[in-house]
Amino acid sequence: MKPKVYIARPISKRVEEYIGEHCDYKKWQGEGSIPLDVLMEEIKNVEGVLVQHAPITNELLEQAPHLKIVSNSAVSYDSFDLEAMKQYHVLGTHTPVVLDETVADLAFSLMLATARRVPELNNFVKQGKWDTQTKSQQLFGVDVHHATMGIIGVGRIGEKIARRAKFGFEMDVLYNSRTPKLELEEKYGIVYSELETLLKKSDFVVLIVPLTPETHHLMGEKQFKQMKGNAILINCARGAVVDEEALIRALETGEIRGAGLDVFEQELVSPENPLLQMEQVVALPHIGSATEQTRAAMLMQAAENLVAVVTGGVPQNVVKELQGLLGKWA
Ligand SMILES: NC(=O)C1=CN([C@@H]2O[C@H](COP(=O)(O)OP(=O)(O)OC[C@H]3O[C@@H](n4cnc5c(N)ncnc54)[C@H](O)[C@@H]3O)[C@@H](O)[C@H]2O)C=CC1
Ligand SMILES: O=C(O)C(=O)CO
Repeated sequence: MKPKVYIARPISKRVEEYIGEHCDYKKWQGEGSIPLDVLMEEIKNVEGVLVQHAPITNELLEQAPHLKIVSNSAVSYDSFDLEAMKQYHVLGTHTPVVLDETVADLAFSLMLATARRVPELNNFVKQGKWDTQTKSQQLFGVDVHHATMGIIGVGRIGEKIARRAKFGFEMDVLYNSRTPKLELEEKYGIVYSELETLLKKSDFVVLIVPLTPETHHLMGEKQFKQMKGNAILINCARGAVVDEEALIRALETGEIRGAGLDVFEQELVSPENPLLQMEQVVALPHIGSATEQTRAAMLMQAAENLVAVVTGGVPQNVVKELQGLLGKWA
């Protein structure tokens, strides 16, 4: 008999066929994200579940006595209650590496769009406002090339951003991380910097850290005051790495020039959020990894992790905090 699994998000035919070869599966067929009560009901009798960002809580795990693996089709896993997963011996896997280049591209899309005011000026032209009265200064942005970038969190994706910044845009790159990364300094000529110095010197501050208790509201009122008045904040990490109230104040008072945001403290972001009313903010609906190629690769990686565990194999991408459980299932 094949092991039972549940697929809690839409998948391609190819991934579905792959899972079907190895597992007896059921899948979420509704629109949008799966409601949590449905997920809870569906995983009561399965050994594995494939999700994207669904919160994996103690309450949910309590209801799923046969569950061995939660395979997240995402690199981050701030949605996992890691302690509960340890307690219930449930492995958690994620999809690192395959999305690095795509997310780095998006960081640059946001930088360029914010610095050169692309969405704002696109609307300007389409709304017929470009006329003989338009003064060229009205359309000015700021340069990205040769500017100083400060990256907070130089991991897998941060490294790709640094490479683009150094070799593509010839920027000076400062970085902050918990420990200096000498190998990357040598490879890319990037320079370690204390957070305060990085904020004081950077024209673009790029956030690409995981959301943890330590990084929650890493950027708050004090940090915005330390940034240059002409600086732009790019957040491709998680909304809650930024204190959004403080960001709104910093933008309203002109403490910083603008922000390019792929993520928000509350997602889906409310249309009432003041950030969405600001011309100097470029806002995206959490699309860091959302290209056809990358999402296909992430889903296949997530499917492989799922199948590996429920068929007694070794999954490639167990999150580091849960690797101690590997002996139990794999
Ligand atoms: N917007 C989007 O769609 C996406 C967002 N992300 C976000 O990007 C994050 C990073 O992804 P990866 O590069 O794959 O992770 P990673 O684990 O390879 O890198 C994270 C880096 O942040 C550093 N870090 C952790 N805490 C820190 C702190 N307090 N101060 C400074 N540095 C700290 C770590 O040492 C590590 O070098 C993910 O956790 C996720 O939240 C990732 C993919 C897509
Ligand atoms: O992988 C992640 O963490 C995302 O945010 C979506 O790709």
